[in-house]
Formats: sequence, C-alpha cells, structure tokens
Amino acid sequence: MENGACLCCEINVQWLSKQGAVQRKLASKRANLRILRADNKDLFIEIVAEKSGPVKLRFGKDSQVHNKFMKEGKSSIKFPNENVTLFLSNAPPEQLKFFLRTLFIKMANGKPAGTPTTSLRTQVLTHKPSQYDEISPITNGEMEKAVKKAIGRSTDTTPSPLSGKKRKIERTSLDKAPAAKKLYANSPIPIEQLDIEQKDVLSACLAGQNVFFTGSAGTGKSYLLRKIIGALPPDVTTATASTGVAACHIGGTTLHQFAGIGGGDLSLERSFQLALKPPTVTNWRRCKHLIIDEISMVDGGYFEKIEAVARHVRRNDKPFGGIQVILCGDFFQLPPVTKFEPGQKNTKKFCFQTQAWTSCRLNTFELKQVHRQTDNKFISILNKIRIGKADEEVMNILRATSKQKIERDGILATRLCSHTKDADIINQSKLQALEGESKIFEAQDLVPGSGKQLDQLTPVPGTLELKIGAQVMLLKNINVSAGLVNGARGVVKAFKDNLPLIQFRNKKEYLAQREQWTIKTAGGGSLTRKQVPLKLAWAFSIHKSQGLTLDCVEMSLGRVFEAGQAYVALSRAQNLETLRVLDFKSGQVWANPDVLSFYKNMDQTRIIPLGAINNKKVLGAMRKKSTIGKSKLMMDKPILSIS
Ligand SMILES: Nc1ncnc2c1ncn2[C@@H]1O[C@H](COP(=O)(O)OP(=O)(O)OP(=O)(O)O)[C@@H](O)[C@H]1O
Ligand SMILES: [Mg+2]
Repeated sequence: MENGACLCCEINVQWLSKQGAVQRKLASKRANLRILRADNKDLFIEIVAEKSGPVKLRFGKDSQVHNKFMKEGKSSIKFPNENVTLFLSNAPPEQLKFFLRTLFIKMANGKPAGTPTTSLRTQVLTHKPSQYDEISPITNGEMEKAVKKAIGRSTDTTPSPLSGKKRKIERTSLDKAPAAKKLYANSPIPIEQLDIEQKDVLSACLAGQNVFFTGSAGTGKSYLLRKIIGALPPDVTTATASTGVAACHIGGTTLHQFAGIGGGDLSLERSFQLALKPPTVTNWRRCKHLIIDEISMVDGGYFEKIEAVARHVRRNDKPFGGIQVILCGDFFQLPPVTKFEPGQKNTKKFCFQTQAWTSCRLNTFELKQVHRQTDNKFISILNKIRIGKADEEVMNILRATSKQKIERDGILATRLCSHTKDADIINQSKLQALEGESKIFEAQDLVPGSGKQLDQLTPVPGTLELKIGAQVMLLKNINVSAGLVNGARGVVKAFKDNLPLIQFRNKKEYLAQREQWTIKTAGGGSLTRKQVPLKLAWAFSIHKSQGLTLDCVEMSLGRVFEAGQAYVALSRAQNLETLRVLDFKSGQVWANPDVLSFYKNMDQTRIIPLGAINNKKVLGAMRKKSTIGKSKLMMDKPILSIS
C-alpha cells in the first residue's frame, strides 16, 4: 500500500499486429505489477501473473495512460512501440492512483542527462540482458518538478505523457482540472495524509480483520472510511451507510438498498426469500468487504437480520457469511430512527446490544485526534457534551455565544432545527420574503423516474429555487485549497449566464456550474443527477446535518428529543467564534445510558498496566487475544471520564 511502484489487480494484456488483430493475450484475475528501471534508465512495467512468466513492457514518452475510470479501479496503458495495450481492473482506486502518479512522476523527471537511449531492438540484438532495479521512492524534488511540468503544460498544447493527446487545458474553470493534475488532486501521497490512529485502522482493515472504529465528531471517521474504500478492490467491496446523505458522502449506497430485505420489519423467512432474488443475491455473494458508516443509526434488530441473511444467502456459517465487516460511527451521536405505533413498546436497540455484533469479534478502535475543530477549549466542551455533561464551564461558554455576531458580508448563520418541518418552513418563508425574481434550477436525472430515489440518496434537491440574496450551502468539494468545500456557506450575489454567482464567507466567488452525483444501485447499475451544487441554508434539520462540517451555525436546542441531538448540532461548528447557541439549558444535553456503559466497558478493557504496554511481546499477545485495537492500547489517558 505504501509503495506506489507496486500494484495488485486484474489484468488483460493484448499484443496487436500492425493490422490491429490480437496476436497474443494474457489475462489474469490477480497479477502483480511493478515499475522498474533498466540499467539504461528506461522505465518498465513488469507484470507477474499466475501461471505465466514475468512480462516487461517499456513505458516511454509515447505511452498513453487512460485514467478516466481510475476511481472505479480501472485504467488502460498503451505501449505504441510494442503495439500492446494493458487493461487494468478491480484495482484498489487509491493504489491505482498512487501507481499511475508514480509512473507519471518518474517519467516526467525523465532519464538523467547524458544517458544514452537504447531501443529494445538494439538491446535484443546485442544479446546483452538488461538489469532492472526497483525504482526509488518519489522525492519531494521529483514531485515538485513533475507538478511544475504539468502546470507548464496546462498553458500550452503540448502532449501530456499521460494522455498522449494534444489539447488545450482549461485552467480558469474551477471544475475542470487538467488530466495530469487529477493524479495530484487532494493528496500528494495518500497514506501520508492519515494520522497515526487512522493508519492503524487502515492496516487492520487491509489485514482482513472485522473492525469497528469510533471517535468523537470530527475525528475523521468518514474521511478515513473513504481512504479504506479506496484501498480495497472495488468489485468485491460494498460501501454503505445508514442514511442516504451519509452514503453519498462516502460514494456508496444505503445499507437498506444493498441488503434488499425491505425496512427490516418482515419475518426472517421472508427476508431470506427476498435476499435470494436477483440482483440482491449476486450482491451478497460477490461481496467480500462490507462497509457501514453511521452505524449508530442502524437499528440493532435490522443488523441482526442482515447478519443472518448474509449467512443464509452465502451458505456460510461464519459471522456475516464470511464477509469482512468494517463498521464506523459514534454511538453518542444520533440513534436509530424507528417509528412506533401509539401504545407500541419501544424495542429499539443499538447494534452493539446484539448477538450479531458480538459474534463478529470486532477489533475496536477509538480515534482521538479531532480534525474538524482546532481550538482545545471548544474540543473539551464538546467532549463533555458528548457524554451528557453540561457543567458550569460548558454553560458559561455556550451561553456567552448567544449574543455574538457571526454574520459576515451578507452571509447569515444557518439555523439548526430539531424538527425537519421547521427547517423547511424557515427556508421557504425566507426565500419568499426576498424581493426579486426567482430562478428555478431543475436537476437532470439521467434515468427517467429516478427523481424520488435521488432526492433520498443525494443531498442535492431535484428543484432548486434561488433569488439574489438567498442563503446557500455548497454541496461538493469544488476547490479544496480555495475553501470551496462541501458545507461552505455563501449567498447568491447575481445570476450570470443563467447560473448563480455565489459569494462565500471567505470572500471567494464561484459561478456554480452543474455538477454530477452518481449513486450505485443494488443491481450494479447507477443513477446520476446533474444539478448546481447548492441547497438553501437559512436552516437545516439536525438529522440532515449529521456528518457535515458547517461554516457558521446558530441553534436553539429547546425542542431536542433524542440523546446526542444537541451534541450533533454543536459539533458541526468548527469553532466557538462561528457558533451561536440561544437559550442554552443543561437539560438539553444528555447521553443514552446504554451508550455510556458500552463506552465505559470499552474503556475498562483498554486500561492495562503501563509496563505491559511497553512490553512488545505482551502487547502483541494482548492484541491477538482482545478486541482492542493498537491505537487504543497505546494511549496513556482514559478515553472518557464517565462518572
Ligand atoms: N488526517 C486528516 N488530516 C487532515 N484533515 C482531516 C484528517 N482526517 C479528517 N480530516 C478533516 O476533518 C474534518 C472532519 O472529518 P470527518 O467528517 O471525516 O469526521 P467524522 O469523524 O466522520 O465526523 P462526524 O462524526 O461528525 O461524522 C473533515 O473536514 C476532514 O477532511
Ligand atoms: Mg462522519
């Protein structure tokens, strides 16, 4: 994983004649690829496939790489010199990106000056076998040089070593990054961006363990989950979440859609029957890694049902029928949403209260480093609120925010409401109160009739009505370094070419173009919506805000009705200066007692003598025996101080 010079994936190599007919083929479900440098400094890709000797293909300046489907783990490389095409598929997307980037950087840096070029033909004729060395790790210097070259190229029409095509690259448009720069986007070297705790979790996931990782809001759980998804082979990995918005956040589908057994209220027998129908049965049988984000909102009864369904459909008695499960969430945040008929007994339970949870023998990790907030005072207040503690310090600090002015340059605070209806009413009435003409933006849904499903599964509305002065929130990462990220708050300044021009809190302006959201369906297909990436933002419901980072928020928590609801609302803010809490009372904050004892038990199993922690042998043995992850064992302070 850490070496960009290697890749393991499915391959198909085709050697063509001059007329284009396939002369020779090599296909393998699992092949190992390495980037090598020959003694004459030429770059080669070596392919070692099952039942075949190693094959080396020279990667020259004329080689063409197609990386459009890199996110889906697919790519192809053409070697015109040898008339060969190498098709790659089912590659872990992050590794594929890293591999192609390494190839690109090593090629962009070229041969050291004065190195003679030897053609393959000359090499063969001289009968001198070449020596091949593994390439050295990418240095910062090489990286900078390659980026400079890519930027230099973006102003002219010279061919890209990756595309091999002549084309003018647009640098002015925020949403169209140059193809070569796509490889550098967001992460110079993916693994380097994770913190130590996150790396531990990733290693456990890649080692095939069943994992549950938790942590307070903003510790980068969803961020890490995206990296985990990117490091696993896409064909056998299913990324799901308990809600549509959370699923969209990690580029996955909802757990209900994947499981295919309805809402969970059917009998086990009926659930088995449904799960055995195509395409659900194929999904269950193909899946090797099942990822579930926002696990706190999955009902325990439903979790038990899908675990039994997995065993039944896969005809395998192991937990989840042998599927590796990777679960992520914070049980101190929102609990499962369950509807009750009047008089019906509340049978709602958390996943951790089920036999299915225990049987998975989950390796548990708690992420401690908060990334959303940087102010330690605010982090410590949020940690108290998380466990339902609103002491004097909390009260004083939160009450002091009630009078602060957090509006700036016409951008008002977003009101977080405990009830969805209230948020809708506020948005509509505020929009109507604005003078000026409305502009309506209708989404383009590529599959007719998929509107309702896309409304549920994407955060972006089917119909968006805007006016100048409308408060909006950005729904996509458009340009991370410019601060145009998912959750950024802005106001409509004007309409240009029938598109809304938005001014953000950081004063950046952005002419919102249509963006695309693609959702995978249970049948292996996809649904796509194109829409301007905006949503009205005078108000949001707390439930819809779970998982988001928000710029400037206001709340009155008088009507919260769930444990953890106040914590979710407060932890959306990045700092105390962009938060306003009205009428704060200690009674608005409480934690579920079952959750408290679950975390307390987790905490107790973690507390082990310091001497043992320093003893590598003991640590290794404990890791094998217990369900506690490495990062938890290494900590010297209790995770929570629950009194
Ligand atoms: N290792 C990291 N380095 C830099 N930024 C990070 C890192 N991990 C996470 N972040 C950033 O921290 C913010 C919060 O991350 P994320 O939304 O994944 O947290 P979370 O634990 O899922 O929170 P929540 O419980 O509210 O859903 C995001 O802006 C994310 O990009
Ligand atoms: Mg999250």
